[in-house]
Amino acid sequence: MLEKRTPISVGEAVCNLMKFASPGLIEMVALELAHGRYLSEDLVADQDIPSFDRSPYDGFAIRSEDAVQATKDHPVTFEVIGKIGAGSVYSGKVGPFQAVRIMTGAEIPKNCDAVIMLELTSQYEENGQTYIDIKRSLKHGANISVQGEDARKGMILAKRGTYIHPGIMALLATFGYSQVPVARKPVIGIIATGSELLDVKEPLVPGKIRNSNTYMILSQIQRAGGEAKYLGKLSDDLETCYSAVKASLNQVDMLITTGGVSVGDYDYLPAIYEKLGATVLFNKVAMRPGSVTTVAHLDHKLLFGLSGNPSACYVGFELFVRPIVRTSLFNGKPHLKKEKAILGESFLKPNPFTRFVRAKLTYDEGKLMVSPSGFDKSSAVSSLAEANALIVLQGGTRGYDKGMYVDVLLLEDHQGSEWPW
Ligand SMILES: Nc1nc2c(c(=O)[nH]1)N[C@H]1C(S)=C(S)[C@@H](COP(=O)(O)OP(=O)(O)OC[C@H]3O[C@@H](n4cnc5c(N)ncnc54)[C@H](O)[C@@H]3O)O[C@H]1N2
Ligand code: MOO
Repeated sequence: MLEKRTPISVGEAVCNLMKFASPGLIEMVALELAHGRYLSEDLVADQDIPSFDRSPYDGFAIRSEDAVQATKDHPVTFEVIGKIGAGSVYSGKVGPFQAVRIMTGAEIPKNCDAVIMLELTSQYEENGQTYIDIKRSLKHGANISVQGEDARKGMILAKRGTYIHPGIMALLATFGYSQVPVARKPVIGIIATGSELLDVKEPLVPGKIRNSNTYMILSQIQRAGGEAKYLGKLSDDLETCYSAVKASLNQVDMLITTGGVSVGDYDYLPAIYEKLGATVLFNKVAMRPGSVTTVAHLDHKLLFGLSGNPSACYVGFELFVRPIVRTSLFNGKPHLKKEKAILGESFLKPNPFTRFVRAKLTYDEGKLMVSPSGFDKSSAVSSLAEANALIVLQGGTRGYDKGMYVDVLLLEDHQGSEWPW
């Protein structure tokens, strides 16, 4: 007699699973290779930015008190006593009615407290000496980028777990991180099961299909921030699959298999878990696609049994594998980010289980719009091409009309969300 599986809610499944989520290890990477990684420490300013008062303009540094009387009709004349470019420091003393030619980014000379832009002065030479006329008064501090105006020493500029994007790269470089402390990528093995599977380069023959899940998951792992390890594809044979799964566990932090988790005669994953002595956390979730998603653990290593059906496999990864990966990358918001969007077309199918519709999210005149991205079946691959979101339709509902607000989960967002959504 076949074992009857009892579906649990997505929320319950996530909660059971997240008990096994833990932060991972740390490593150092060269700054040039840090893009796309996750910070393993808070990024704290160890100095003020800028670290000295500097000029935001090409012009002349002066003492503002000398220009108090300057007007269009009564310009005040300054003697130009020197010149400084960015990177240089003016070491001389600037006296009354003296000015120093200064370039953008150069440090303000000690006695000066204002800068006048080059184009607001008139310059002339007399007996080999350069003079400028200033026709307006300047306030103390005028046109000076003051030390610490951008960031103050001690400020936290990015939290541990932050995704390293170009802006973070700029800050890391600013604070001198030639080596960056990042979360080590968890190594995730992928095994595809199914006697019908061909390698990508093989020609199609009757009854066979190409193994697309492996490459889809590989890319999902990379998008989540992990390191994918391709462990091949296997025919539906219990002993072969058991040996491969067992052997792979020494090489990876977690393992994903696809296919073989349902109730078919060749669905061997449940038997493999039993033979390994793994504890099954759940093997039926009240969701569609991906109801057969199974998760087990063995010695605190997670084994994800994702569906063979591509869309079901895709959704299973995003809901269950992603938060585990992101937690290991120190991300405090490891789940897909949730938003509300307006449904661009009606979706009238009944939803006995919570449905995650692969969807395309767009902005239309400032409004967030969402529509299914194509054929909605768990076996579909075509709808994945344009999917950048999942529409969430709660179980026990039906009939979502165009124009209604629906929940959407963002697939390409680096920030993520806390649980519960
Ligand atoms: N009697 C029942 N049959 C099925 C049930 C059920 O409850 N009772 N559940 C159905 C649901 S829902 C799903 S989803 C699938 C899940 O099946 P498996 O996860 O065990 O996957 P397979 O049977 O191995 O394959 C399903 C489908 O996917 C194709 N496939 C498999 N691997 C790949 C791959 N690497 N790349 C691309 N496509 C792949 C495979 O050829 C099948 O067409 O079970 C239902 N059946
Ligand atoms: O797991 Mo299936 O995808 O519910 O159709």
